[in-house]
Amino acid sequence: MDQVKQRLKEVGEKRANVLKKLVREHGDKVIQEVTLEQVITGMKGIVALLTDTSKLDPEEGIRFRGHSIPELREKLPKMNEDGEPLPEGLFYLMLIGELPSQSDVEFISKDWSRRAQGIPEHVFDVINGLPKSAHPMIQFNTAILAMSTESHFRKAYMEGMDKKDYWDPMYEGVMDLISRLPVIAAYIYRRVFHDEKYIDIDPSLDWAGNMAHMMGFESVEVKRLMRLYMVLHADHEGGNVSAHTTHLVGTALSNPYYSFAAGMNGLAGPLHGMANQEVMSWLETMIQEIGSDRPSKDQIREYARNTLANGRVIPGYGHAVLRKTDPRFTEQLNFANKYIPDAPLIELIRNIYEVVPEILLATGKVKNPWPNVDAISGSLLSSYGIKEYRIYTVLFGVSRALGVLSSLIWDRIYGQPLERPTSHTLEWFKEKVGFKE
Ligand SMILES: CC(=O)SCCNC(=O)CCNC(=O)[C@H](O)C(C)(C)COP(=O)(O)OP(=O)(O)OC[C@H]1O[C@@H](n2cnc3c(N)ncnc32)[C@H](O)[C@@H]1OP(=O)(O)O
Ligand SMILES: O=C([O-])CC(=O)C(=O)O
Repeated sequence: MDQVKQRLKEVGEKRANVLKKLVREHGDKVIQEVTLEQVITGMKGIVALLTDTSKLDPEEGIRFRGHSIPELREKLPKMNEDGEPLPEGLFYLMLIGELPSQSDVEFISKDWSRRAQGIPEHVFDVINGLPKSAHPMIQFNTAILAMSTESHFRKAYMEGMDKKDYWDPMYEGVMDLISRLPVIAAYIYRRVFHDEKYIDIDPSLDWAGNMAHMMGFESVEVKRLMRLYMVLHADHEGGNVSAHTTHLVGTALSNPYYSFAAGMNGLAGPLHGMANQEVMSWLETMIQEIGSDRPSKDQIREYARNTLANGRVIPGYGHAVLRKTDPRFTEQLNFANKYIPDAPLIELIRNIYEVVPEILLATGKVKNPWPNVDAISGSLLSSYGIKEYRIYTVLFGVSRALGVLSSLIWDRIYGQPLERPTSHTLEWFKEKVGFKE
């Protein structure tokens, strides 16, 4: 058994026993009251999931296994001192619950680059069967489903494996799947935007460095950006659309490919991960309409007000849980201010940040007027030369695999049962609260 799986087995057995005892001894305790409004407005604030990998605080933002993003940038292993933490280390932290050693990270890097070379040919045939004009998320999700022919989990289930051991083939499938996503994403990128001139994996590189390399970017700077991007988008507790969907589908004992593809279909929605692409279209139209790539603050104000007047949302702003600026936005802005302070798109993002929150506040209904992760990620990628913004949600998806698939392994360790909440008709809700029309 490899060193990561061995450690997972040890911590997994302990925590699964604790959960069993907790439910046995306290299963009947009331932990929350729920209002009618909460149910009808997207179940916001309703505690309904067990997720260990990360926790979101409305004011402070995300913490991965208790560590904030600035802490992680100090504590996680890096390639070199002024570089960004390696996503492999964040994966280890989310999966095991402990900070990794350099050797753990090196092990995962090597393991993933070995596993990445095992993608069957039919997966590329399936991608090639789609028109190049199909959105990259269509191609990405189709490829993920096509890879499920390789599922260890499905095979073990069919062979009658004891359910207490399900976590083991789930771990194998997850490691295969994560290792292969950069290859698939880069293949789609080169297919759609670079005349099918594909670039082979470099087994000496780390996971995110390889992603940049296979997309055609060899500079130290883009590799550093890719490591940051892959860390920042990895997880956002259990209730967001991509995480919750992956978990939900997994509770039917669907294999990791089915579960993750389902989550990615949710990420492809414009109110979730696709907002990173929406922001770029919004900026592009702004620049076109105003006729300058350096619009004034007054021009931005007017454009934003028009967006609202047309009944549309301002992409990259607002959040279902956060009530302050997303620290993932701040980290990217700090990165841009440090390395590319004069990039026109970054200047535009800084100006939008100064004027948009007050416009959203003035609506009187937006609960969070501050920017989220998507408000800047595309402008940062674009400023480094990754300008084809239809690929951005795919990059988000590659990163999101780290968190939601670690959680999927834990779902099987905990033996989480089928998720099946209750629904009611409008009549039931009316009667419940004594409503008269
Ligand atoms: C990685 C991520 O998923 S981060 C989020 C990415 N999505 C975006 O950036 C899209 C723009 N933002 C939004 O649409 C929302 O803020 C969401 C989807 C993120 C959160 O939605 P909710 O939790 O329902 O937000 P909230 O409770 O503040 O909504 C209240 C009202 O304000 C509106 N509102 C919220 N954010 C915005 C915005 N950025 N622009 C305009 N209106 C907004 C809502 O549409 C809603 O209007 P309604 O009552 O007429 O339906
Ligand atoms: O938490 C959410 O609902 C959305 C989000 O920011 C993410 O999933 O990264």
